[in-house]
Amino acid sequence: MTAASPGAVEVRAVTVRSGAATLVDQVAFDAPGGGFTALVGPNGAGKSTLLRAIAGIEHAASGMVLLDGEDLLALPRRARARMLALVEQDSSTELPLTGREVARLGRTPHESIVGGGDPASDAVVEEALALAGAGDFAGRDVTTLSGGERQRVLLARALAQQPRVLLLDEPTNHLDLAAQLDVVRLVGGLTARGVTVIAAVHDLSIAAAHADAVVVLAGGRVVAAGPTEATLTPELIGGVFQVAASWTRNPLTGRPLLAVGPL
Ligand SMILES: Nc1ncnc2c1ncn2[C@@H]1O[C@H](COP(=O)(O)OP(=O)(O)OP(=O)(O)O)[C@@H](O)[C@H]1O
Repeated sequence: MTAASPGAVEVRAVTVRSGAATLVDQVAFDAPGGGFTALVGPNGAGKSTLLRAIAGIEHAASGMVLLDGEDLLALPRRARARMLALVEQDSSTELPLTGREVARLGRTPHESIVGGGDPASDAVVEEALALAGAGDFAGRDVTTLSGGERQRVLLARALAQQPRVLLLDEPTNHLDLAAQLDVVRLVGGLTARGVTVIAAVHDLSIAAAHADAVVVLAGGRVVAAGPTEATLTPELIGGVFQVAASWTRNPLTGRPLLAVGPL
């Protein structure tokens, strides 16, 4: 799995401005195709803004996002939505739609504008709801769902898009412990099927245990990027997050676990 593997995403010098402020500054990194790249950094580092820029929702003042060499930012929205999906943090859904109807919106980029629904899409939607763990409340009005339940419906909508690249902004936010493990397992299943996942992650233990690569952002800039273990050193974490950090092992899984304390 290299940056040049199928599905690799090359982010090239992406800059996002708001008025006089530069929120994302010349950000560049490679996300391996069929891999999980974790975007980490302190609050306000620019993770959400960068994900929105990669998705083409936030206007990038400059830069490119190449998927197999094609610039996604230069594509029409519908064509881009056939390749890439974003699950935002705390997206509010005020429309009185059922979970299933929201998930079905993920099929829109694939369906003919005049032809109406595609029956094959129904199976895709049901599979997406099941994969996201949203099957139990698919019939409920989404405005009545809890934060975690709504998060799963939005994940189902993104899966129904059948994207080659899935962007997740804090996918374990709102989720209870078992549901967090479900999401991690789901990401593993998606990458095994060749989907390239780029996710903003606050839990560095999750990043260390599961991500193939990490990109560390601070102040809108990349301060480190590369293979997870070599990049997420205690020294780097200490400097970026202003904590004392030490890697240990999760006694239950044997995977890396971050211990933190005050400096
Ligand atoms: N529309 C905007 N106008 C001005 N500043 C903004 C705008 N949107 C975001 N910002 C600022 O840009 C910076 C980056 O915000 P962003 O939400 O991308 O950070 P983040 O790394 O995702 O943070 P968190 O971990 O808290 O979710 C923050 O300082 C934020 O206040």
